[in-house]
Amino acid sequence: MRLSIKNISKEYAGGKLALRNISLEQQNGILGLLGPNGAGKSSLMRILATITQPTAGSVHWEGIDILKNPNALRRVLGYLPQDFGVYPNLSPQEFLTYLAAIKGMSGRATRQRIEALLEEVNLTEVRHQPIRTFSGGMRQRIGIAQVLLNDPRLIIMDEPTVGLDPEERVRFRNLLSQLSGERLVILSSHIVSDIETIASSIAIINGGSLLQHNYPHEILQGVEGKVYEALLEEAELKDFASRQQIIHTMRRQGGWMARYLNASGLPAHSTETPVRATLEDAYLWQVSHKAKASAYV
Ligand SMILES: Nc1ncnc2c1ncn2[C@@H]1O[C@H](COP(=O)(O)OP(=O)(O)OP(=O)(O)O)[C@@H](O)[C@H]1O
Repeated sequence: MRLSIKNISKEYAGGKLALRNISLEQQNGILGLLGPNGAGKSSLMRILATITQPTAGSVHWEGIDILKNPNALRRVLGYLPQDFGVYPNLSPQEFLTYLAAIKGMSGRATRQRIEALLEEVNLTEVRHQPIRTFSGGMRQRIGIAQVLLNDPRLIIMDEPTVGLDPEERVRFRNLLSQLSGERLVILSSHIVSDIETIASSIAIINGGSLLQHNYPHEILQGVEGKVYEALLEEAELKDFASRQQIIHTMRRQGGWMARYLNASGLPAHSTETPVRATLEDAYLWQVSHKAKASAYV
């Protein structure tokens, strides 16, 4: 499987530039699209799912230009949009049977497939209940099941973990890990922990631009040895924050524990302690501080 995105830009009516000259290549595996709200993740995914066209650039799937020949990709695509709608009066079983029919699937094998999928997303017990009685997380699980109906080669899921509780998230991650193999899975999130354990590569997007596309360990390497914590007094915090790239702060008795990036080689505070860098540090470094930080790195 091979997806090749070249110089994609998207400008919406009204002049909003949602994507700026994005290029990336991806083969089998799980690509995590990471970026804050409004970064352009959905815009990129809608283009890849052939729902919208870019303003400029090209997308090739297995060497085929999907902007000119979208059906080649649609046949092997499973897509979960962010605003996935379900028919409230249908049960999960009826809904999946209906979608399968639309995709031209029927018969015993399809019934077995639906049964197995309902089991995978933990909806077997409620498979005959109307969807209108379901929580957001349960509806999202139906959305995940419908993506997998036709055993797709390219799976695109826009914020699939929204509404899932911690247990469901783990289950979903396990399901995805089992799925990969001869497939390309693209999923977006603004939550690092949803992606870091399963993604074979991560693309960080902000303001419509691709900041980085790399293996998780390579992204992590960018901040390794630069993350510290220090205990600050209340009165120090404002001045410290103006000088340092703070990742986050936590209240402590009599002050604040600040986690920050320091690439200067000089201690930024008398209580400075090095800590192990995480992918979240690297992500926050990229999306919120890179421009400022690059001035002294
Ligand atoms: N149909 C549209 N018309 C005009 N502007 C749009 C349209 N769709 C998205 N945008 C704008 O394009 C930018 C990128 O939006 P997009 O939905 O792709 O981001 P995102 O990273 O998916 O964010 P979120 O997680 O909040 O959905 C935003 O500023 C958004 O307001």
